[in-house]
Amino acid sequence: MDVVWLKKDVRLHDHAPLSLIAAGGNCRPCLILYLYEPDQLSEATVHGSHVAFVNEGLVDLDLRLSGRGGSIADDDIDLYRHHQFRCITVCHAGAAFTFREIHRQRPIHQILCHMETSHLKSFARDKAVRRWCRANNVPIKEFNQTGVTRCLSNRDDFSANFNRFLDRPMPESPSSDQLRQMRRRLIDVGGAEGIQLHGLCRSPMNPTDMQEISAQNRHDRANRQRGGESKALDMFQSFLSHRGANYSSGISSPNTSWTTGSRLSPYLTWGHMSLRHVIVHTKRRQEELRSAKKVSSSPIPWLRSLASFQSRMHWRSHFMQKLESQPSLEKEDLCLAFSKLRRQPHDFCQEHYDAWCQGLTGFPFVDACMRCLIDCGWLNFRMRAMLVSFATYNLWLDWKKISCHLARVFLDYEPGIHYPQLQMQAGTTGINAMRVYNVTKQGKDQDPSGIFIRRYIPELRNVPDEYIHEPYNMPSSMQKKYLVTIGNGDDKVARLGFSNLKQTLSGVYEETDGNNFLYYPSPIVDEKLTAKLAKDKLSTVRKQESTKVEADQVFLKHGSRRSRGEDRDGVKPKALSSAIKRVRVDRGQTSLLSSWKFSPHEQQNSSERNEKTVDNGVLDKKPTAMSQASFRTESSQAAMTEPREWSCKLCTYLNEKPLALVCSMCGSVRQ
Ligand SMILES: Cc1cc2nc3c(=O)[nH]c(=O)nc-3n(C[C@H](O)[C@H](O)[C@H](O)COP(=O)(O)OP(=O)(O)OC[C@H]3O[C@@H](n4cnc5c(N)ncnc54)[C@H](O)[C@@H]3O)c2cc1C
Repeated sequence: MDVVWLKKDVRLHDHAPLSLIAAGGNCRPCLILYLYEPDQLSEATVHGSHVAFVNEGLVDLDLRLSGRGGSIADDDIDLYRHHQFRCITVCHAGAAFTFREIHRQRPIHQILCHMETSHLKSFARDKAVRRWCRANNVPIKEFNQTGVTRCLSNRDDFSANFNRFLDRPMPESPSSDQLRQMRRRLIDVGGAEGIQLHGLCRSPMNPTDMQEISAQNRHDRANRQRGGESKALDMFQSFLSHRGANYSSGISSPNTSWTTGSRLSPYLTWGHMSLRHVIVHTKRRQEELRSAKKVSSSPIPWLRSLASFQSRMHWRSHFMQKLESQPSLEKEDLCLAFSKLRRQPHDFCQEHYDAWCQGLTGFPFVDACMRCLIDCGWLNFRMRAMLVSFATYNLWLDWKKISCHLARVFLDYEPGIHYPQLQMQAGTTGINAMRVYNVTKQGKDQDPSGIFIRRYIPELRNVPDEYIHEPYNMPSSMQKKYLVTIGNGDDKVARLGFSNLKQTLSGVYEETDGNNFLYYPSPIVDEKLTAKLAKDKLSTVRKQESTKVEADQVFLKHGSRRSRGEDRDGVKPKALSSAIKRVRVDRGQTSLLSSWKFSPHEQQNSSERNEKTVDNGVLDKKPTAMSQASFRTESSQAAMTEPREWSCKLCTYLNEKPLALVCSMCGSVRQ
């Protein structure tokens, strides 16, 4: 029997494992398996909204596989809840455990799935499954769906590998005839004659029944996007046909980005849509517009917008590659020189953290952004960056302390983007410019008349425009007139106690005498002062020689190799100038040399070559050809002595036979 193991790839299009099974030349029985894995669900980053979104994807795919596909109405909650799975076998059980159970009852011929770049627990789970497969002689074939390269030894190769991934034809979606044939080969699970599996779910499991998720995180978000491949395709279609025209000009403001942004992120995260599908179809649309441009000049904003959108799609894999190459960055600073910052005994303030998490900091724009996330699970890039900047600079909170809360409120939580972005915004990568947002100015720029603020902070609804960004400046006579109380140092809220704040997100408070009043807190910190203090602390570390040495190594391992235009790390190259200048003046390049492990003779030669490179004014800290060759020889020697898996350069399949000379997936010669 063949098993297709669905993970973050619940869709029919661009799905190599499903296409292979449906094409089914071998006519073996098959099983399409999805698991609610207790060990993965117990991660502190999991939220009920994630599970509910995945469930919608499962229902949609099951309907498609059973030939009854089509868009489901958003409010058809009953269908999502009570759908009976026909084609997908869903179990609430661990992965290795379930494969063992299946194999015991009916031998597995092969497992087909997609590669995953995710948090450390999923990495551990994948290793356990691979170990089980090896021990039981069950081949597991992992297909690439993100363009990320496993075991990438040199960051310079990332782009070429990624382009090769994009150039490969997408697998054909199964035809209705193939699906019909496949349905006949699906094995019976749970029936009198079929195999019996622990934790079998006939219908989607309600997140509120998942004991692994902590009780306060099991609920759903009322206004989140609906999941499923059909919804994803509709969303993408509306972006390419009309919403995307003003993408470039509209994505910075939270008022416009909801419409002009693609809002594909949750679909890409949970695999209801593939990255390659988006890139390929956007390219087609760009070609169409370019042809139209020959007859009229109108498509210019469209072309600019789609070029910018395409580059973000590439950033996605660029960032995910960082986590793939260094899984520890989920837990550790990318540049270890920053590891003592924000981790001194009195750095963490619980009250600040609680106020930030609940949108009660007294900074209206910050609070509106957080409450928007709590309400619908989505926010545009700039506002996410601003929330992190406020937490890590103004409130001096450690990025590790805020990461789980953000992961839970992001419906599109993708570890490969999340951790590198968090660290970049918190200033702990060593290779990115320090970015401290002035949150009041951001509010005035992006939401001048306070539309977004009023939407999410009902207590400020009546406040006039001139005070909407700084309500604490309102004289008390005006507060009375507009029926709102703005906190002062002696806060009523403080008297009510922080636990009460949780129940008062609507802004309505009840006093002991029974009177209701609208209340909004005063700012919990002095914005300018805290920003200055934070910048000073960070600059001190940045200026140290040892930090520069470490930062060089981070750049070599993870930095974008782009030299023109906007950098993929989200900053203009100018912002990287300190790192680049450093490369120019660091004539000895001792830091780099140590990482390339030269012999003394090579070291001397290479220093000479590097000096020449500096004189030639080459910007990037690229290792010389010889150093690379030396490094490669060393790594391949290491690979020979220490058996390990290797990734095919052509198809990216992860080969398990360490000494194999050809790829067992595509048959190409190992490079
Ligand atoms: C602190 C922080 C954490 C973030 N965490 C996540 C996360 O967990 N998951 C996530 O998908 N995005 C994350 N982002 C990136 C970005 O904010 C979202 O991808 C974007 O807001 C999603 O909206 P969209 O689909 O309309 O994006 P669009 O602007 O339409 O972009 C299209 C796609 O490109 C990718 N993309 C866009 N911007 C970036 C970026 N800066 N880096 C990498 N990929 C990008 C996303 O897959 C996105 O769906 C984070 C940003 C920050 C600052």
